[in-house]
Order: sequence, then structure tokens, then C-alpha cells
Amino acid sequence: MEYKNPLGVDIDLETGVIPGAKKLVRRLGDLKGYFVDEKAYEELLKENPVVYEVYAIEQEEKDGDLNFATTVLYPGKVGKEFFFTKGHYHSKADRAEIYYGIKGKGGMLLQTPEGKAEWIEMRPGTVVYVPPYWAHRTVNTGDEPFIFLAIYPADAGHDYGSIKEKGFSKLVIEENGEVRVVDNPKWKE
Ligand SMILES: O=C(CO)[C@@H](O)[C@H](O)[C@H](O)COP(=O)(O)O
Ligand SMILES: [Fe+2]
Repeated sequence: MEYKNPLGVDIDLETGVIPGAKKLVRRLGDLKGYFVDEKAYEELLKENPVVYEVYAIEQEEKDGDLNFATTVLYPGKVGKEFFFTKGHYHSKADRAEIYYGIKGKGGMLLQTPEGKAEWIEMRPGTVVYVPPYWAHRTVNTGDEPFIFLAIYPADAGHDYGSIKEKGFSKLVIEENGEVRVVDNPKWKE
């Protein structure tokens, strides 16, 4: 039997950086078609800001192993909609996940394949359990980076296709200075 080596790393709780992790950067240009207000999207695209960064320590896609990653989701809006992550189902759709809030303010939109949506607010210390089969997207509703840790099966994978095409049935927007979760007028069942 060949054993893997255990690993301990310290997440920088101010920046979300995991030493030795693989870094992924998503700019606004990588999120074409994701936001409802296309005019506001094109306008902000001139600056093409970084929307989020992911620092991941990932293993081979094997049953039983675990990956973990921090996400640093920057504050901002496209029209009324707060900045968010793309959102995905897992390729192995029955794989669950745990999120843990580290810094800033936001939440998670979750959705079943039938379009039933849930919104869970997150702050430092919040644990969110993502059950099997639920798509998940995080949203920054604050004015500083929203940082969280995700722990997920190494063979979960990401299935972005359906969310890219159909979106979530709910939007998280700012209206009169308040955070509101409203129906998505462009949602297609
Ligand atoms: O859910 C997971 C892994 O299963 C997170 O690590 C996200 O991958 C990350 O927050 C970026 O979001 P996406 O762009 O992948 O939706
Ligand atoms: Fe996930």
C-alpha cells in the first residue's frame, strides 16, 4: 500500500491565499451571458475587473479523496446584480460539499434541477452544507472581498453548462440600499 502524505497549511484569513495552491482568476469577461443587465455588463467590461479568484489544493479525481479551495469574491455589481461566481452542479451530481465563511458578507444561492431555489446568508463562521444534486453559486452582498473555504470530493467535478445556459431562478440584487432575492425574469425552465 502506498500512502499519501498528510498536509497542513495556513490560510491567510485576510487575503484568502492558500500557500502552494493553484490560483485561478475569473474576470468579468469570463462571465459573458451570466448577468441579466447586458448593457451594464458591456459598460463594465471596458474595465474587465477581476470578479473572483480561487486558490485550490486538488487531488487526482478519485473516489474517497477530498479537495479544498478558498474563493475571494470581490465586491461589485452589474446593474443591480451583485458579483457572483459562475455556479455549477457537480459532474458527479450526487457529490455534496461544505462551505465555510472566512471574511466579508454574502451568501449562497442553491437550486435543484427542477428550479427550486434557496438563499443562505453567509458571514465569517457560517458553515453551509450543499446537499447532493444542488447547484450552488456564491454572491458578495458587501463592500469588501467575501472569502470562504470549500471542501468537496476529489471526483465531484464541475458541470457549468446548465447554469450558463439557464441561470438561476432567483437573482440577488440591491434595491433601495437593501439586499433582495427576486425572481429571475430570464429564467427558463
Ligand atoms: O464549489 C466549489 C468546488 O466544488 C468552489 O470551490 C467553486 O468552484 C468556487 O467558489 C468558484 O465557483 P465556480 O466558478 O466554480 O462556480
Ligand atoms: Fe461545488
